[in-house]
Amino acid sequence: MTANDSPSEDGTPNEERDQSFAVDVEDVLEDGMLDETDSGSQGLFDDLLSGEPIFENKEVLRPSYTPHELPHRSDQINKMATILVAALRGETPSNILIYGKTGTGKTASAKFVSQELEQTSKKYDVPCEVEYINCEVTDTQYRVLAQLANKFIEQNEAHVERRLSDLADLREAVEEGVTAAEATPFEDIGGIDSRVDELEGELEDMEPVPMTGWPTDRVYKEFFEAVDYRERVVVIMLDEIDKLVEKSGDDTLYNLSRMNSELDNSRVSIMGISNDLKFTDFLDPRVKSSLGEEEIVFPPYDANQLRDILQHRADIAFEDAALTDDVIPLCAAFAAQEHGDARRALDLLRTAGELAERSQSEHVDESHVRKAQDKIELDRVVEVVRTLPTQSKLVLFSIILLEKNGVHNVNTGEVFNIYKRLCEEVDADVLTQRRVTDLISELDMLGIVNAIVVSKGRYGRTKEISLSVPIEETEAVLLADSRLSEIEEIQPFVQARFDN
Ligand SMILES: Nc1ncnc2c1ncn2[C@@H]1O[C@H](COP(=O)(O)OP(=O)(O)OP(=O)(O)O)[C@@H](O)[C@H]1O
Repeated sequence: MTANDSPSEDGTPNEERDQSFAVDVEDVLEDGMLDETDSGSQGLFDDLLSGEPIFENKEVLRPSYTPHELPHRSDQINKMATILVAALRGETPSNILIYGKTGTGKTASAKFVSQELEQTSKKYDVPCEVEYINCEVTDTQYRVLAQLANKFIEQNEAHVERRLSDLADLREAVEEGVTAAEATPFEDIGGIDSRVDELEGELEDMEPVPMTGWPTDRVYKEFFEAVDYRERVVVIMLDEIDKLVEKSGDDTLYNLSRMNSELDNSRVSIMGISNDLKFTDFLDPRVKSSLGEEEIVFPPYDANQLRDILQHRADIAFEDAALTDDVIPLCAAFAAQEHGDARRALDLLRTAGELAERSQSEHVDESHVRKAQDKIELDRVVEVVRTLPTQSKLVLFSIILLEKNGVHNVNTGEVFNIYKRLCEEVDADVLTQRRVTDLISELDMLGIVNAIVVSKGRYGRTKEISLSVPIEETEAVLLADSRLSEIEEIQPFVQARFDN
């Protein structure tokens, strides 16, 4: 018997009981109807619901939300619009490269401009489309071309289906004598029928490209034909374009940037977005000059600008008076210290709100923001440590063991000795001391340890290594790795070395 089948305690038929859940929860709470005896619940959620709500609409603080207003980005947005307006005149817009550090609003601004462009093109009935590709996810030439080909094939199919339905209407009108054949582009009904046959044949040929398996040339050909199927201007937005170049070189960009000379009906323009200012150094000079016809830079936000951005969102996201006055300035100040990242600022504000909600506080205050800052930092560390390769985890664990045993500012030799022992215990290959030194430098770059080179006079130079992350949490993350979990049992042996 499932929970749904079971009879209710007060004998109410299940259907009626289900409907009682459809009642607005707040009304129910106010009327005191949902007490323990009525509902049979033990009040697990009642306490949580009874406090004043903090959020009115939390979704607007999530990264997936596209804001309608983007304060402090009007210069960049206007510049993009000035370039892309060519598409609405049926001309080819210059290619655009957008640069800026993470969280500076590049994607949000580009998406905003694309939406406006597509809407205006519909309004004036000018064929213009924007296709967005995130190259962090779609990172090979094959996948980029296949994804684009399939989008255009889908659009072409929809276009042909609309045409077929129009032709069916026209045929009917001519047949019934409502419209004279001379008033149509066709001589007679036979002309309409042969056009229908032609279009149906084309529709049949429109097959999606598989996501693997074809030679790249064939995928390119399908993509090319799908774009050129009808007259239009296409803007291809390649977000995180540097990831594509890093992973699979500049062939895709080379092919896309030379397409226009071969297209008959359509025109293609590329909009590349990158966090990495230097990625064009790796491009073929022809691709570099074609892609960077126009460049737009998104500078980091300062604390005042972040404050405005947060205020705009907070007005929609939070209940009135849920935030104390210092919350937004503090979130803005923390995020400004971290290279002016709006995503970080919004994360902080949302997390602070969630912490306040969890502690059933009526307001979000400064203490919640500080706790949120610690939590986000810890989450980052946990994620970085969790995804380290096993060898780096072993090196890090060695440093933790040394610190836990009161050995601070350890040197590479000490780390290496413990590391060797751990490798034996977990049956891992032992790397050379030189490789271990490299792994320590990587951990330093990730901000997990701090390694400074100190001179020991005539004994040469060595590294003094200390942990930059909280020891307990980091250890717990390492031990959660199944390969390292055995280490827990051997800790006493390692400890014994220090006790002697
Ligand atoms: N001027 C702004 N006004 C309102 N929200 C903004 C503004 N700039 C950025 N944001 C918000 O900050 C977050 C990050 O922005 P976005 O994704 O556009 O950054 P990005 O520069 O593309 O970063 P990345 O390079 O990491 O992808 C998004 O939630 C976005 O809505």
